[in-house]
Order: sequence, then C-alpha cells, then structure tokens
Amino acid sequence: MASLAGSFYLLFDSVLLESRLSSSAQVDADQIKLFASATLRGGVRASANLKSDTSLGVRTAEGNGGLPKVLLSSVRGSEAEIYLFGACITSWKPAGGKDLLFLRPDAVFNGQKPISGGIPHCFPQFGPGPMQQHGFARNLEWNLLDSENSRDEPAVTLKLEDSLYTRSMWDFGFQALYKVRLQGKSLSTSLTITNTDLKPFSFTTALHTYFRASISGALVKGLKGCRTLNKDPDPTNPVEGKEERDVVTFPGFVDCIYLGASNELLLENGLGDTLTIKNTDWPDAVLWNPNTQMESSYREFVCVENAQIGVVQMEPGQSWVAEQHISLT
Ligand SMILES: O=P(O)(O)OC[C@H]1O[C@@H](O)[C@H](O)[C@@H](O)[C@@H]1O
Repeated sequence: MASLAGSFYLLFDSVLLESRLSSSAQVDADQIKLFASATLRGGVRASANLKSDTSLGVRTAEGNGGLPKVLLSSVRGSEAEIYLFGACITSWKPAGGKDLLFLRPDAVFNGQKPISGGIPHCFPQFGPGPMQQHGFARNLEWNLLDSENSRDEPAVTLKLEDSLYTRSMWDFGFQALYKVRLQGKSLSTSLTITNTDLKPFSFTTALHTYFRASISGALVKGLKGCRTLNKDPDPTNPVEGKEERDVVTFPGFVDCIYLGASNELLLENGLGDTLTIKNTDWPDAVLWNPNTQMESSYREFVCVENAQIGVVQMEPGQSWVAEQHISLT
C-alpha cells in the first residue's frame, strides 16, 4: 500500500495547486510521478500526470476558456502547446520563434466544439460518413498519461478510450495513444490505435494539420504520380484522377485526397519557411484550403494532412501505429 510521502505546492501558471506525492517506501526519485489535480477557471478539472524529472520541459497550464493544456519547451528554444481537449497541438515554434501552425480566428475553446486549427485529430472517421465530420476524437478531452524529457526532447503521451459517449456513435472498445515529442527544429507525433474490444472494427483517420502560410506563395512538392480523389465540387462523390504536377499550389478552393502518398512531402509556406513533412505508415495525404468559403482566414493557412483514407480493419487486440515528423529545414 502506498504511503503519503510528501505534499508539494506547484505553481500551475497563475493557479496555486496542492498536489500529493504518493510513493512506496523505496522509490527512485526519477521515477516518482506527481499527481496533480486542479480545478481550473470555469470548473474544468485537469489531471496532470507528469514525471518529476520532466518538470523543466513539460508543464501543464490553464489555456483559453479554462481548458487544460500541456506546454513543451526545449532548452534549444523550441516550444509546443497541446490542449487535452481533442489532443490538439495548437502551437509549434521551432527554435527561433515563429509559430508554424495556424489557429483559425473562429477557433472556440469551450470544450464543446473541436478546436479549429493546429493539429486536430480525425478519428475514427475521416469523413464524410455516418458520424460527425472527422469523428469524435477532436471533440473529447484526452488524458495525460505520461511524460518524459530525455536528451532535451520533452514529450507527452495522451490517451483516449471508449466511453458511453463514443459508444453511442461507434460501439467499440478502443484505446488511442498519442505521443508528442518536441525537438529543436522538429515536432514528432506517434498515434497508436488498439482494438480493445472482443469484436473487429474498422476506422479511418488523419492528422488535420493547419500550417501557417501565405496562400499565394504556398506550395507542396512530393505528390506527383499519386492517385487522387478530388472532393471538389462534391465531397460525397470525389472524382478520381492522377496528380501530374511536381509542385501543387493553392490558386483557388482545394480539397483533394492523395492515395499512396510519399512518406516525405515538402511545404514552402510562402512566408519564407520550408518544412519537411515525413511520416511512417501514414499512407495517404490530403490538401485542403477553403478559399472564399472562409473569407476571413483562408489566405493565412494551408492544410497538409497525413491520412489513412483506406479503411483499416482491426481484429481484437491488434494495434495500428503511424508517425509524423514535421521539421523546419
Ligand atoms: O472540420 P474542419 O477543420 O473545418 O475541416 C473541414 C475540411 O477538412 C478537410 O480535411 C476535408 O478534406 C474537407 O472536406 C473538410 O471540409
């Protein structure tokens, strides 16, 4: 039985919290975890489960609307911000300072609607389909499962599991683990989906990354030769084709799926930055810009999404894993 070994006061941004450190008799200090439970503004409860040795590079804070967020910071000067709501990465600043992700001006932080912008999840449905657009994962609070900070690469792992709410839409037991790791000039994510049910299920998924851009100068390389499903003009009835261009630009509305995409794309954001978007086992990609359908902001971003558009069939106990690495070159 664990004994109460001590209690600490943590400064949780402006919120002073009491957290209790429980440990068994002999515990390596590096392994001790701080379990902090905080009531944040607006009555939102955040549970932080941070290892003590990560405190310099991983901390929790109160975000917009009182929603809990995790801040990663590297001594090399890079930073990232992840909201537990939707496990949405809302900011990524490589060393040097500017945010390469884009948060839409219409983004809301009310714990009801998905956060629009950054890197939201699409799971268990990319869509359109029977469920809400892009599924429910971006519309639920994930749990902070673990943290680490080895070799100055702060990382957190968030977890989402089935609940009565998810089962009302998709009646399967599942576990989603999402590890986000910050390096000096890169941000890496690893998504693991496990079938914890006794019956098979199938899903589609994507990381709906909004990159800050100047639409007139933004371009993507690496898609030539892909089979395409163009969702313009009818997303429910995409037109099949093949990408013939070396360089894809955004002269108007763009909503296109690229099947069997390369595991390395290159994005020039039109603001002077070149990014590589590498992946392991994300088989497809999606480009999206709404043009004048989003008059107030479309000039300022492009979505380049690593995706799994082909349906994945999963037997009980099976896991699916895919990684994304975005880097400033
Ligand atoms: O739900 P959001 O963030 O507004 O994104 C919507 C768009 O997301 C894209 O991934 C889809 O290809 C589009 O069809 C869709 O309209």
